[in-house]
Amino acid sequence: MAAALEIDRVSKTWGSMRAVDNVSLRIEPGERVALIGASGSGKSTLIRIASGLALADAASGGVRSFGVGVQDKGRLSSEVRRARRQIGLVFQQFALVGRLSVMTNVLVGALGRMGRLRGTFGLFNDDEKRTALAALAEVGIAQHAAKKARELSGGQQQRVAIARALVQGARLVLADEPIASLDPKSAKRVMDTLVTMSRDHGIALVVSLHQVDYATAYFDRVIAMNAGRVVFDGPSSRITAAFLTELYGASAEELILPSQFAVPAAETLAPTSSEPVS
Ligand SMILES: Nc1ncnc2c1ncn2[C@@H]1O[C@H](COP(=O)(O)OP(=O)(O)OP(=O)(O)O)[C@@H](O)[C@H]1O
Repeated sequence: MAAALEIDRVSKTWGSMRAVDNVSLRIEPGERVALIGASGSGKSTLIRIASGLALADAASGGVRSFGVGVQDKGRLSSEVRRARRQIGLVFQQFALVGRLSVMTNVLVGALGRMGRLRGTFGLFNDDEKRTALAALAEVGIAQHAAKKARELSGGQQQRVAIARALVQGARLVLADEPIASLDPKSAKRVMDTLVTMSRDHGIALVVSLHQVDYATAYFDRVIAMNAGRVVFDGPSSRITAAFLTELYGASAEELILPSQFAVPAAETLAPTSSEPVS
């Protein structure tokens, strides 16, 4: 079976700076992976390359998602639109249209499947509206559907972005530091929502995180980056404070919270839903 994400010998250079340095990795369908690393280690750049938002260097190999090309040798693939349709994105800065309703922001996820005319005028049909409401209910904010997106808290806005990925019918969600701007309670709620979404719908999930304690609490597999390279790819059980210090030296401090991996794990996950929304 084709990988949810296959990155093959990808590098990205800005001037003399190698932001991503010959990275190869494979994420299986339905797999959940944390991408950790100190600030500037290349996590965001790798996620942007994986989704086709940034081009890798011409000397790179390629990126494919479920067998569909995203980019190859520093050029977007001719099938990138099809690849993007199955990749949902969640960013640190929410990336919603604040003046539009929560419902409309979620319906944006359906645009990729709509004809040009209906899409241009935002003429969503009843089926699409029902799907959007079901997705909002699933992430626990259906009661806010009519509010403007900017009226929601950061954590709620992040859950709107997750609902949008559900409506999109994403098979792979890439979340770039989705909890970096949130207080601990909202951060935990967003992580619960992401993991529940992935588990209930079989969606592969890659989440970049500064906070290693969240990585070990929520993920079985961790990929660690340092200076653009993958320095570890393996079970999260190996990620201890001592191991991080071995990997990162003094900059490990940035990744280790005083809580020392104390985030409560699976038993506090949100209740599961057996009803796929798309
Ligand atoms: N558009 C850009 N132009 C020039 N340099 C860039 C650009 N984007 C990123 N970089 C550099 O590439 C390196 C990797 O940055 P990147 O944002 O991918 O790291 P990160 O691990 O996501 O960091 P953070 O956790 O702070 O978001 C950094 O040194 C950064 O300054």
